[in-house]
Amino acid sequence: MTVIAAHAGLDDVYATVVARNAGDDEFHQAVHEVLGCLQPVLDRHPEYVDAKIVERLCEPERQIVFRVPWTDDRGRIQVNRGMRVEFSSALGPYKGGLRFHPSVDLGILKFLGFEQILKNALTGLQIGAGKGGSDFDPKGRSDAEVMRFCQSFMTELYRHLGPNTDVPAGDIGVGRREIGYLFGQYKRITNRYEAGVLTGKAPDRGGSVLRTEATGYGCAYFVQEMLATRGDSFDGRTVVLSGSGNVAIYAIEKVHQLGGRVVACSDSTGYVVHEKGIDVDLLRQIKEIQRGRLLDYAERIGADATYVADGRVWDVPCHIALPCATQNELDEHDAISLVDNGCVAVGEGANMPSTPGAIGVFRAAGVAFAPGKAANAGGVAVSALEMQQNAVRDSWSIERVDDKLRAIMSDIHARCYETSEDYGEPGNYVLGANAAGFVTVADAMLALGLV
Ligand SMILES: NC(=O)c1ccc[n+]([C@@H]2O[C@H](COP(=O)([O-])OP(=O)(O)OC[C@H]3O[C@@H](n4cnc5c(N)ncnc54)[C@H](O)[C@@H]3O)[C@@H](O)[C@H]2O)c1
Repeated sequence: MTVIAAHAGLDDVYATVVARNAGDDEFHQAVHEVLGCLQPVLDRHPEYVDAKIVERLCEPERQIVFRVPWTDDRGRIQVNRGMRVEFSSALGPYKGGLRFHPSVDLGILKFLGFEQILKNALTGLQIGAGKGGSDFDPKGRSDAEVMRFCQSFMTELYRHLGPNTDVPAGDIGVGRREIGYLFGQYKRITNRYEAGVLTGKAPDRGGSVLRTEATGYGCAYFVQEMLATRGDSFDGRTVVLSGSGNVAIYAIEKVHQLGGRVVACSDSTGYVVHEKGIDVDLLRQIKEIQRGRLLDYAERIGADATYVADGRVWDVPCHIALPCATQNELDEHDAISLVDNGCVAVGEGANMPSTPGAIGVFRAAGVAFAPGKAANAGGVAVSALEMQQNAVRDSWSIERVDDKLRAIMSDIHARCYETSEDYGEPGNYVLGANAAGFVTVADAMLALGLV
């Protein structure tokens, strides 16, 4: 049987993705990276080629686009666009966050949903993949406006959700407050208290302890494992990270617990350097409670902290870098600056924060590099643990969830490392994560037949 010849070839699959999704640059980038790792996997598994697994994986199962009308505090009508890309349900209900940010469009959500397929597969838990959100900008909006927006958003989206169908969580611009409003409206419309329909809820209202911390903590755990393969650790090391949101704050907290010192972090307006180590309690208060800026942090610290407007946080010398803000925020130039300043390890807390050029620089310089789909999987993993707790109406202790999170991150690290070895490139975590995640989903798709 001429299985390989019958296959269009990965280049042709990629060309189809580009043609079908014109202008969706981030989606093209994410697909390109994954397909770039798959040839040796397909060589070993001609059955995947025959079943057109790659072609099927690159096309979302369903895409939902809807109007979100709402009224602002001055009584004016506003109209946003809501979206949900239900990418793959081969391993379980669609699972992935909601992002509220002006840059959100279908292309961004396809990239995030596609990454989510392999990430969720790596956790070893029964979760499919999706991603959603809106071009709504929560910045500067009152609580009441955010609530009205969330209620209108859910009034349309609820019909596509369910604890066994599609279970969103938070992402940029969507935290516990938004999840609370979204869940309240779902409950009201459906007349069902289905806690498992959303994750990231407050622990006293059906949420899991440590869900808020999970992505940042998990990223630090993964990097700790990666450093250990090189006889290194966080202990006494200088760390620089980007962002100062959910992922960044808890990555800082865990790095400090593991003996490292985070000396700089950023937001969309600039970065702050605090050589004694970022004061995570103050940062949390400014960002989570006051919803303020990093400039406020620098002003509160005084002479020990320096605020740099519009600069590149990657110019600050460090041993370990953790990009935790957004996609393509660390480019080739930044990577060169990091390497020149002695950086030896990079762990992606955000999704696809490093450009392909930057990853090339890291690989050439022998920097240990942990891609986001492996290093930031702790968030979705604890979301799946939240679903488990909701299913049996139970709440686990911090110790129990933390033990499970550590074990999951350690397993993901081991799977990525062993897979990279298996394919002859030990320590290439990009290859390891893509190949290991892909095989898990591909086997499930084969077992389920052509659906
Ligand atoms: N929240 C989760 O559980 C989770 C899980 C996995 C991955 N992620 C990814 O982590 C990243 C951050 O998500 P989050 O939940 O922390 O969001 P968040 O909204 O809490 O924080 C985002 C942070 O990034 C900063 N930022 C945005 N654009 C920036 C830019 N261009 N330069 C510098 N800083 C910038 C913002 O000021 C903010 O501090 C995203 O890529 C997200 O997809 C989040």
